[in-house]
Amino acid sequence: MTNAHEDHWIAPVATAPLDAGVRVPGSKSITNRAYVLAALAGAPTRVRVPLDSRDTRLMLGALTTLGGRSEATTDGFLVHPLSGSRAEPATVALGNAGTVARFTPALATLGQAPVLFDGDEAIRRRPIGPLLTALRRLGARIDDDGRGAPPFTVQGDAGLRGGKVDLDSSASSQFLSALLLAGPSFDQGVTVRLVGDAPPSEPHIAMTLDMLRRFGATVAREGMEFHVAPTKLSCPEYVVEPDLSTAAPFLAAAVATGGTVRVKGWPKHTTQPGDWLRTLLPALGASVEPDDAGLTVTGGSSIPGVELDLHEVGELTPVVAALLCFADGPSVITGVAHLRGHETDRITALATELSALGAEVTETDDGLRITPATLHGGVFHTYQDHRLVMAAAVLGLRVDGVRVENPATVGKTFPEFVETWTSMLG
Ligand SMILES: O=C(O)C1=C[C@@H](OP(=O)(O)O)[C@@H](O)[C@H](O)C1
Ligand SMILES: C=C(OP(=O)(O)O)C(=O)O
Repeated sequence: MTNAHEDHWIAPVATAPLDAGVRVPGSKSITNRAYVLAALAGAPTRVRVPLDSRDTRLMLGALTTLGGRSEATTDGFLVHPLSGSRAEPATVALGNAGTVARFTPALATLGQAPVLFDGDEAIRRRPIGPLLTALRRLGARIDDDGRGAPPFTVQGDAGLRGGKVDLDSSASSQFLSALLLAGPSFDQGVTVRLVGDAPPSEPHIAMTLDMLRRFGATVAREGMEFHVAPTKLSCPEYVVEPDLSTAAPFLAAAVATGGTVRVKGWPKHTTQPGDWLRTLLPALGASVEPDDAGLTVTGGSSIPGVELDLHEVGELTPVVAALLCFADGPSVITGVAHLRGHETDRITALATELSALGAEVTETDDGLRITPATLHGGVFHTYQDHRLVMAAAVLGLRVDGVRVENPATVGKTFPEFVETWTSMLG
């Protein structure tokens, strides 16, 4: 195991219906928003039980590069505000983290020197053009090669004037979230009018607005227009919820095996897209019971084929697609064309890998058609995509010999995934 890319993990088969409780780590989306908002606040924020993974380390690293500072505490980090006096040219490492690539460029305008943004080969294919255009209209000076993807350089200007801007956020909701999260630090705040097709991932937009409010910002939404007033943010303590999208493969395991899985600490109220599993899983024959301890899912005797528009919850697609390979009949997933610009082109990757193991899966422009068939073992390529490791694990529950390539790539959001999965299976 000297080279993680040559490494394979044989996903374990469930020999009986599961009966397990699991705890998943903190939400990536909440953790990285909390860090950004803390960096823009007027006083330090104690971020409690955050996710500790590649993407969140990249975010803390980016904020340090941009003039911030964080100290480990017993259960997280104390995140200090950015100092506006950063004067040396610097490079922000993006890895393949969409949240770091989209949320931090606006913060680079607060310093006095240029910042280069670059990362993995994969992030150089992920869209960011409409966000860079909007930031330029709000006063930023940004140099790029015109491809609308990293690398690019933001010139330090000691802040942005802000104001009104049109934005096409149809390729990623993160463009809109980026402008709203940074909005309180702009001289005039920001008013964003969405143009073009509706953005995906509506729950992540709601998460952005909710967290801005918790940090004391004044935000308003009227249809497709959003306003954030200039404010000095403040939130002495922020407790991060468990990641409900990371919980998805564990709940899918209950459904796939006709067993029971309890996810501890499921929040009663949340903006996370993973909460939609409480609606989806009953449609797949499962029973879902929330209680004070969390959420319990028990799979039914069979899984019906379904038609699903996953536009609002696109990041759940890999795990849901894997689960639907065990359905009684064909399924169709629509509304997720934007997944072609995720960690990898997830539509093509899922069609290729699920088909390679025997399912009949075809791509459409904006989704997948899945016709279940008898599956067999083989290599499941993961394209440096954490959620493909999770999808492969779900398949492996009922298929002998699923060899998951590069399982360590799951460390983007859950470094202990393989251990937690294995112990769930007893
Ligand atoms: O804002 C966020 O934290 C996220 C928004 C979504 O991005 P897209 O809107 O690009 O799908 C989601 O898929 C991603 O995992 C996290
Ligand atoms: C799309 C995802 O990640 P990112 O934050 O890199 O966009 C994801 O986690 O499914």
